[in-house]
Amino acid sequence: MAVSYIQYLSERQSARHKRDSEGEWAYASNITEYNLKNKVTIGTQVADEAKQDWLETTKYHWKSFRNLDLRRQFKKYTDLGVAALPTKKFEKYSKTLSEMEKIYATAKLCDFHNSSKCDLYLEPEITHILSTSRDPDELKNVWIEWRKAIGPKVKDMFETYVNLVNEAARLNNFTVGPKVKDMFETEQFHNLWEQIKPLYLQIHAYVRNKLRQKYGDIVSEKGPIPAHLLGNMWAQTWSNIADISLPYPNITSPTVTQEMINQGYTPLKMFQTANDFFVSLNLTAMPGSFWEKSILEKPSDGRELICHASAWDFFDNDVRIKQCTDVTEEDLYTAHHEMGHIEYFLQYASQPVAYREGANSGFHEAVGDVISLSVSTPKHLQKIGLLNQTNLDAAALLNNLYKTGLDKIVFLPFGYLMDLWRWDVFAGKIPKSNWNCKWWELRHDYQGVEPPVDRSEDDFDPAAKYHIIANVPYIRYFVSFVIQFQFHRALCLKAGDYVPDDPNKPLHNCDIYQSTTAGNALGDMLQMGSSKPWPDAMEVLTGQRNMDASGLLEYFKPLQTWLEEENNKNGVFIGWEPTQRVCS
Ligand SMILES: C=C(C[SeH])C(=O)N1CCC[C@H]1C(=O)O
Ligand SMILES: [Zn+2]
Repeated sequence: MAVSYIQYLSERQSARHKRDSEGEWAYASNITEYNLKNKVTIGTQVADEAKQDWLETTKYHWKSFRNLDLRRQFKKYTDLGVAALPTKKFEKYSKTLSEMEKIYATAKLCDFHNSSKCDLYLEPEITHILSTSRDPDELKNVWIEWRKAIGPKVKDMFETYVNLVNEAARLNNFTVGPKVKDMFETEQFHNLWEQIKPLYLQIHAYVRNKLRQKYGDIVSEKGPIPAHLLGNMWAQTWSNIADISLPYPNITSPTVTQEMINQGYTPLKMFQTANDFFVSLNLTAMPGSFWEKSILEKPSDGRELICHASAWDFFDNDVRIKQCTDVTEEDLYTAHHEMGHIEYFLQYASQPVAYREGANSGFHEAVGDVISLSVSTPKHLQKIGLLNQTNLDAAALLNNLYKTGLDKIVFLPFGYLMDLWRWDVFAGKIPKSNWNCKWWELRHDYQGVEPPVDRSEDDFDPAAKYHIIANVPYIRYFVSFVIQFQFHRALCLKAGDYVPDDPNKPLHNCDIYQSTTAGNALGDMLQMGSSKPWPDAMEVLTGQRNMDASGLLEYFKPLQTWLEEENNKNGVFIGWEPTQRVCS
């Protein structure tokens, strides 16, 4: 009875998921009024059908089932999420979210050097300016104008969205909106951050000193770093300013981006390169549908679309990526990141529908990044012809490790504070009247960055980040940036390209390319989907049952030693004093 019911439910859920995904895809890949209405109509119908099924599902006393697997599947279906909202309120939720995404996706800025040219989108134009401009006035202008174009317009909509998400949470018997339902205890995050913070303080101090040398007094000696100078719209990763801060600046070789351009790389070739890596591990190649239906570069037909990179599982072996890919090293790693999602979809495709998801959401974000940890090594880049540097000596390796640290170490406080802010907003601990200044308090306390100009509650700077206006949880990335090093270490041991305490086989120079031993071990974990609690999945690959920072700290140990010596030698102030900026 219950077994046949869950089979029936899985089939209905699978058909609903496919219909809903098609509606979402049509809107995300072409923002028109018709596609918006179509998306909301389908989404509301799907939510109503899910509510109907939920009423039937909750009639089963699944909590008393002896069959643990059956109990686990039933449990997955008892949380309706926002579909728990009454039809009209769900419709309001869907429209509000779609409208915020449209404002974000269609925002355009005027060129700092040509005020009549006002067709600069976030991707690729504004992103390119943030990563390549070294003009602090231009960077400040773009930073301010982007926030002006989004925040004030969506602030009230965001309030509507928060209230509806909280109402849905109560209907699902949660106290407030999206709590992390991935079996994490939030104090785990605090403990992980405390372990990593000393390393972050070192790289933060080093970078501030380098920026001060380049830009002078607009970068204070002991204060937070102005956020517009860090190579990224949200200051979440700083590898775009590696060139002005490398430990050994005299080791010059064309950047990977320049090599890609010189060699005529296209977005398609970038994804073929990623596909080749997965296939080399004996994992599954992208199916025909992927190459037919994905959107791998920004369409040139004038349509407006949501450019933020995403991976989609329509079931029935129909998997797609939508990415407005730029020919850059950063986007090459994003291509691997997104293909990691697709590979996970393919690996757990034979699981029951309830288990066709990551062991936890951090796992899903980690797969592609684990591959990028191999791809980004100098020896791999040389192997695929994107680094023609002959000497891969210790200095070159340290430069590369530093650049990786500007992404991975730097990201962690941002990856943590995003949901610290959001969870407190949902819990009502941060009232709307304090949304923006609390955001900057967290940005100061965790990241040691500050805005380039004073801010106020007339601004709404969190909305400058896609995930806030698109209801995408973020702690998943913090988890991913920790566990990907545990996965990488386990895979490198299996591949034999890392030997603990062997200076010739350090973890940060490991490349698992073509290791079917490593690939099979990774596949074994991915095939589990969420059929077991995530510690079981982690144990299958790493032998560990907990998230811990030991992999990350071991990977960056040579960099931490160098930074401590360098900062000490230069008498650099570690940490940051209170900001002089005002938020009122
Ligand atoms: C690439 C994606 C799509 Se899942 C993404 O949103 N990421 C990847 C790293 C962190 C986060 C971001 O861009 O903020
Ligand atoms: Zn992702």
